[in-house]
Amino acid sequence: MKITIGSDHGAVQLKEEVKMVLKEYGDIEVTDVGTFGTESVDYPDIAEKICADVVSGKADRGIALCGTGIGISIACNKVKGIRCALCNDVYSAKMSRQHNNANVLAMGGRVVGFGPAGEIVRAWVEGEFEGGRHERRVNKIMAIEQK
Ligand SMILES: O=C[C@H](O)[C@H](O)[C@H](O)COP(=O)(O)O
Repeated sequence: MKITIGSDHGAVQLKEEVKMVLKEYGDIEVTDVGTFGTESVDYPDIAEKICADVVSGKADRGIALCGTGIGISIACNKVKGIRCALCNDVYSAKMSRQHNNANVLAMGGRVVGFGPAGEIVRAWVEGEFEGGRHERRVNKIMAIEQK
């Protein structure tokens, strides 16, 4: 699996923790689109880079981080083809894959601790879309983009 990850200055440390968790799998190719320091940056710019990789197929999925996860998830969900789920708990992360086929995971570096974040990432990486009635609903979500 290929995952593009990015954060604003509010989640740079969390980004490094998440990358370590992804590395444990051994077969996940990670692209980090920044930011790489503590200097203030604007999360919509990071969201665009992550989502460009996902919609182009360069990445299978994306992980988007900011201080709360809220701003970057809002920005990601403006991009056609993106279903970004803000998950600061394991259950939501699991459901975002099983029911919503979320292709981008968002978390907040000022909200979630490193330990729980690792569990959230594992649940999301390993979660599989169930299809069935959920496919019908996801298709309806995507149809909204065409209106
Ligand atoms: O939803 C937005 C994110 O939480 C940002 O990380 C946050 O707004 C950045 O705030 P500041 O510029 O005060 O660090």
